[in-house]
Amino acid sequence: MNQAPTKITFFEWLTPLVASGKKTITIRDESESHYVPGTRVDVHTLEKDEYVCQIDIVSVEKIGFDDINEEHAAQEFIPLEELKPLIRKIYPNDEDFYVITYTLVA
Ligand SMILES: CC(=O)Nc1cc[nH]c(=O)n1
Repeated sequence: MNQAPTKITFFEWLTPLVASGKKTITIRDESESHYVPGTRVDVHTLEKDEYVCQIDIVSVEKIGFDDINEEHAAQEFIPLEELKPLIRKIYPNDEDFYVITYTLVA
């Protein structure tokens, strides 16, 4: 049986939003859809693998690119007009995504 992931990486520029609790979701592709609700994961920077904080996974929900909306933008703490181009830049060939909702571990 597969073990639940225990680590997730974010671009370094996003980590202050994660560590402050302002950003409460992350939108990932299928390769990162296997996080398990109810588990705790360590947050590291993608660039240098530096530890940032811990988050508790709340839910993982499939979504289409066209369904990304203002509510997601608010949860990302990123304006929608910046969020959708960012997702498209990271994942130029994907239409299906996974909204990973989490809470910051105090
Ligand atoms: C490495 C990284 O930060 N990846 C992503 C991709 C989408 N959203 C996000 O918050 N972080």
